[in-house]
Parts: sequence; structure tokens; C-alpha cells
Amino acid sequence: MAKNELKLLGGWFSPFALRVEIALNIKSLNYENIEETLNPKSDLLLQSNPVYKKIPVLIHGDKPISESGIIVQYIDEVWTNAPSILPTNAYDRANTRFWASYIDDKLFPSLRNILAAEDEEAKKTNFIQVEEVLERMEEVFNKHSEGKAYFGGDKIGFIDIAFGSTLRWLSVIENMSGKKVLVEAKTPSLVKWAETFAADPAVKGVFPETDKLIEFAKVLQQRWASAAAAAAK
Ligand SMILES: N[C@@H](CCC(=O)N[C@@H](CS)C(=O)NCC(=O)O)C(=O)O
Repeated sequence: MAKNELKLLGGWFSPFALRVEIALNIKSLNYENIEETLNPKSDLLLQSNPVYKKIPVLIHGDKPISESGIIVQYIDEVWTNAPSILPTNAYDRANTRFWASYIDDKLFPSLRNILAAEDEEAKKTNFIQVEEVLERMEEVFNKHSEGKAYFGGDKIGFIDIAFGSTLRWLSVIENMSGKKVLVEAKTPSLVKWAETFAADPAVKGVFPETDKLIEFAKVLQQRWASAAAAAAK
């Protein structure tokens, strides 16, 4: 595949763009990574994802595809010669999609709310939610993996990508609040899985550094606080 046939409108900080990078790496695809700052948004992004105006967008030839989960599934369907990301059995595929959307619905909003929370009570409620998700995913891992390294078995699959993309942001929140949530005592299988995931060749080179993300998170917090103050006027 010629490099200019695949372009990723992404951002080093984005867990959603990370999902696409991991999927492209799994399939050993060359692509051009176009780094978006989102401030301002590029014309290419606005034209490619006019509905949500968000990264990531994968442009295949001249065709844009948006939404990280949809992009990962598209990659898996188009490049079938490489390791499969979703399971082949229809029931397993449905189940896999269920847990990936559970991560999007329950984990992402709580992580964002912890960063944005101005009072301790709101922070605490969202931490409880994160802990509940982690405990639930520990159960899912123990049931699905059958002693293997990943939710997807021996290789990274769709749940691994959806969930694993949040790991660095989880570390950011742990560091910034001085509270560890992914701990051996409560979720031993997930702790081991997270280490294996981070070291996987498809992930290692694209996983952002926690320290750099912490600096980015501080800028985001200032931006949200100014927006909240402006809205309150
Ligand atoms: N549901 C989307 C979420 C994508 C998303 O939230 N992207 C963020 C960056 S991490 C974005 O582009 N934000 C710009 C904005 O909200 O205006 C997906 O899975 O791709």
C-alpha cells in the first residue's frame, strides 16, 4: 500500500487516534500521520468530518472514515490478510462490540469528569465509577482471555484496543490526583494485561508519554475552567 493512499488525521494526545494507529500497526500498513492541533481545526479535518469535526479521521484514497471504533473495524474488514482484530464468530463479535462501547460510555466520561471536576465530591463520584469499570473489566478479562495475554486471545483484539487506548490517560489521572486505581490488589489480571499491552510492538512506538500528557491535561483544565467561567457570566 503506497503511503499516500492512507492518511490519518490524528493527534499525539488523542486516545481515539491511538486506536487507529494501533490497528494500522497490527496490519503493518504504511500511512501518513497528519498531526492536528484542533486549535484551530484544519480545513482538511472540517471537510473530512463535517458532522463531528473531531479526530481521528482515516482517509483511504479520497474516502474519509470517522469515529475510532468504526475506523478500526473498517481497517479489519479491508485488510483481511493480516491478524484479525475482531473475532470471526458472530456472537463473539457482538460481545466484543458491546464491551468496546461500554468503555466509551462509562470510562471515557468519568476520566474526563475527574480532570474537569472543580469540587472533591464530583471527583470522588467519578473515581468510584472508574473503579467499577476496572473491576468489571477484570471479570470480563478473566472470562474471555482463558489464560491468554489479551482480551482477544494471543493477539491484541478490539476490546484491547478500545480499553488499552485509555491506559495512559488513566496514569495521568492517577498521577495528578495521587490516587492509584489500577492496582494489583484489586485487578491483578488487568495490571498484567496493561504491561503486556504497553510492550506490544503495535503499541510501544505510538503510546504517548505520561509526563507529556500531564502537561497537556493542565492546559485542557485551564481551557475548561475559562469556558465555565465565561458561561457563568
Ligand atoms: N467518538 C469519537 C471521539 C473523538 C474525539 O473526542 N476526539 C477529540 C480529540 S481526543 C476531538 O477531536 N475533539 C475536538 C472537539 O471536540 O472539538 C471517536 O471515537 O473517534
